[in-house]
Amino acid sequence: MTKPHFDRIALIGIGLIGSSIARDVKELGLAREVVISTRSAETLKRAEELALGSRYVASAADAVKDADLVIVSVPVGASGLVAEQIAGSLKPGAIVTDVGSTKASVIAQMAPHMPENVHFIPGHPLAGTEKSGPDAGFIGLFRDRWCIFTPLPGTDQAALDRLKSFWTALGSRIDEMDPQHHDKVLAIVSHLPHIIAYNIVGTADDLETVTESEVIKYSASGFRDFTRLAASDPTMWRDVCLHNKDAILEMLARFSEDLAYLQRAIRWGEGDKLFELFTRTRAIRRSIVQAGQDVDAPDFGRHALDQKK
Ligand SMILES: NC(=O)C1=CN([C@@H]2O[C@H](COP(=O)(O)OP(=O)(O)OC[C@H]3O[C@@H](n4cnc5c(N)ncnc54)[C@H](O)[C@@H]3O)[C@@H](O)[C@H]2O)C=CC1
Ligand SMILES: O=C(O)C(=O)Cc1ccc(O)cc1
Repeated sequence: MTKPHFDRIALIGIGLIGSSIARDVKELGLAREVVISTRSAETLKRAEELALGSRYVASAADAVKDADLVIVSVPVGASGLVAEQIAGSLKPGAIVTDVGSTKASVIAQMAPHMPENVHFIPGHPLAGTEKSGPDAGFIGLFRDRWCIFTPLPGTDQAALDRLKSFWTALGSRIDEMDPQHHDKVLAIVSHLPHIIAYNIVGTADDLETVTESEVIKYSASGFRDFTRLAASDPTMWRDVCLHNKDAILEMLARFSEDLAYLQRAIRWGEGDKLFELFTRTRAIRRSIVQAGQDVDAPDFGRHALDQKK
């Protein structure tokens, strides 16, 4: 596939995801110019110190002027505000996309502001870490990870193909689904695990007052894995919870039922039930590892693009 090239890319939001995109774009030479804008002056200054782009501007509206590709990488709760800010300055024919972890809410917030003559194509790279901010990004974050698009009906195929070729150049595997389906799937595979982690670490923190420092002192690897997820950005995860409320509550209800089943089995000494469940879940882990989707390491051990595409 030929390498996609954009004359000007505007990145709105330059945290873990925005700065990882910026690093890949620079490394791979995917744009003549990268214009960066973000909410705080301090973060913008840091992006400049890290030389993540070619120009740094305070106003999102100014940043998107004449951009062929606009990538919004802000917490999902801020997408509507950004859409409103940039709407009047978008170049006719521009592709506007996002990276938000929830899709139905982002579409509801952004689509009403998008002019008819731009291509708004929502997206979500399934790649990240518990870290945030412009220093947290790295080259190759998206390599061998899925990027899911949830295009609106009537989306221009050429624009969608161009955006897909951009993410393919970053090394992603591409998929498409409708936003409601995306939100249900992500609720179980990503949002619930984070909520469970926040909860278990919170419970342990409450117990800490009883056990003093034992939680930290004896934290075994199982608990440590949860602390990594529970260290994820509070603003981002507050927004995910508020903006995928229905799907998360549905999955939490299922989860609570299944937990009650486990609780009963333990109470009544039903070892066969415990054994059957633990055997089934072990097989799932094995199939994930076999499919090459093992993402144990916090940063997946991939700090550099060892193969430029
Ligand atoms: N962290 C992760 O592992 C992943 C995050 N995402 C999604 O990517 C998006 C960005 O997440 P991160 O880069 O991790 O967050 P981050 O906290 O590292 O960066 C967020 C950036 O957005 C900026 N920002 C916040 N409000 C803004 C506003 N109103 N206008 C302009 N800029 C604003 C911040 O200054 C910062 O530069 C979120 O929607 C998140 O759901 C998607 C995949 C993985
Ligand atoms: O750090 C982790 O384990 C993650 O799961 C990263 C992540 C967080 C949010 C997303 O929407 C996608 C990926």
